[in-house]
Amino acid sequence: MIRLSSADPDFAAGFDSLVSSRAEAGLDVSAPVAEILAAVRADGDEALFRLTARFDRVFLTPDTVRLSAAEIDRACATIDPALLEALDLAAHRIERFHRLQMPSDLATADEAGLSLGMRWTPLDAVGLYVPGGKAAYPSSVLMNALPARVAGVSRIAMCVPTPDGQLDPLVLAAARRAGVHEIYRVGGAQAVGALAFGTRSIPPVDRIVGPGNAYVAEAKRQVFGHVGIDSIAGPSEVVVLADGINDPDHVALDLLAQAEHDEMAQSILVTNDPAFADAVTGAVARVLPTLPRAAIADASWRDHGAVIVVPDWSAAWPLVNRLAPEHLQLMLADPEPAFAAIRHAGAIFIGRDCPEAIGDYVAGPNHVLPTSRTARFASGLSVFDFLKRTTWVRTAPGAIARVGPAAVALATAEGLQAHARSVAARLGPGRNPVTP
Ligand SMILES: NC(=O)c1ccc[n+]([C@@H]2O[C@H](COP(=O)([O-])OP(=O)(O)OC[C@H]3O[C@@H](n4cnc5c(N)ncnc54)[C@H](O)[C@@H]3O)[C@@H](O)[C@H]2O)c1
Ligand SMILES: N[C@H](CO)Cc1c[nH]c[nH+]1
Ligand SMILES: [Zn+2]
Repeated sequence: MIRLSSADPDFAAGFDSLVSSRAEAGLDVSAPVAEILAAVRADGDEALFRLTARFDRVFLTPDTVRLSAAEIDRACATIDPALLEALDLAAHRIERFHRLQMPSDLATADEAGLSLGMRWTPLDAVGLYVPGGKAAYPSSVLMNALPARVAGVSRIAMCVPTPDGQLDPLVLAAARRAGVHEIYRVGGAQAVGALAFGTRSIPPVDRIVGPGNAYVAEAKRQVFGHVGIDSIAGPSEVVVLADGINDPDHVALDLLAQAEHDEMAQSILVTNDPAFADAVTGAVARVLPTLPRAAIADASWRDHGAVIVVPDWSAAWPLVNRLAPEHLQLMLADPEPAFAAIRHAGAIFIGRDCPEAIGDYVAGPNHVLPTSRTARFASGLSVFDFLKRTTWVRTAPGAIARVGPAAVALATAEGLQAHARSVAARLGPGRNPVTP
């Protein structure tokens, strides 16, 4: 963990290196991923099953690659009803929030006699990648599938790896609750390839969404263009802005909630109170060893954690805007100036009792958010990832005569005579300025 004070003369250099360390790090797996994708594209199921046997130690056939309704029933029956209730509460809240995001079509008629509009339609088929290599994420199933369902996607296919045949039943319950239509027990780059190119067992989709490890992220990058993808989610991040009135243990837990995700996760405290900074770092040291994922959280806090002391809050806003964190917590007596001034963050949590973890599960907005400073230009997953826009134009009789001559002039200036004549031909006798 590094500690910086914005009053120090070498602060700018220390902060710059904190910002630049967020550029996407990690393994270059482009060559093996290209090989996997080429194999799946050429050999379909045969390559998909061979690679699944190699990486997940699961031996599939066309009859077993897709989970049957009976298998899903059996798995769901093993789940504690209280847990199913929690899942249902989360699903209900996430679904309700995403319903509110649904945009309206636009239609207008102008003075020239043209009607203009834009309509939203859902994608036909989407593929959800649900990670399953090292941990299970039922909450991510809800966050990926519910916006697709709310948007009206007709076919939602999900791929999840089952290393050594293991699959968390709650992942299946979440998929069922969220309205996933097909579940395939395959993962990694080979699953992304199957969704993108299609195999005999897995029909292709139009867009692939969902987080995953370096192989999954690289595969999504490489199939982009053939299919659409959402953003590439990197390691988790949180910036907590907290004044000295907060409970240091609460802030320590908020920092560690991010750190326990991944050795590469980043948790940053920004405070105006040096004594509070000491109290939080002490609390982190005390709480950390009590966590089951202490080794991961410790590596994250040690290598990527930071505490920044600012002389006054207004000095913090530009720093946070440069960090553009995935998550931002505002634990301040008056959070409004920060809320107004900080524009680059994937999701903002306002209040002393509004931890980011509430947003991971039950608040309602999506937890798939831009990381690695991409909140400068990107947004979290939403219904918009599953919708597309089509604009339309309708001309009333005579309308083309009002705007057509300008189109003819511009087309002629561009040297595109067929364009000019296609408009001019409709302008009527005596109003056709283009000589055939
Ligand atoms: N941002 C979010 O919302 C969010 C949510 C959940 C998880 N995540 C992240 O997703 C990631 C999940 O990673 P994971 O590994 O647990 O599961 P994963 O499902 O992404 O990856 C497992 C697959 O990786 C492939 N693989 C593993 N080693 C390979 C190798 N050497 N060569 C080729 N392929 C190989 C295998 O096919 C395996 O099935 C984590 O980094 C986690 O933090 C992010
Ligand atoms: N915080 C993660 C996204 O950065 C999402 C998640 C899933 N489960 C718990 N948390
Ligand atoms: Zn989380």
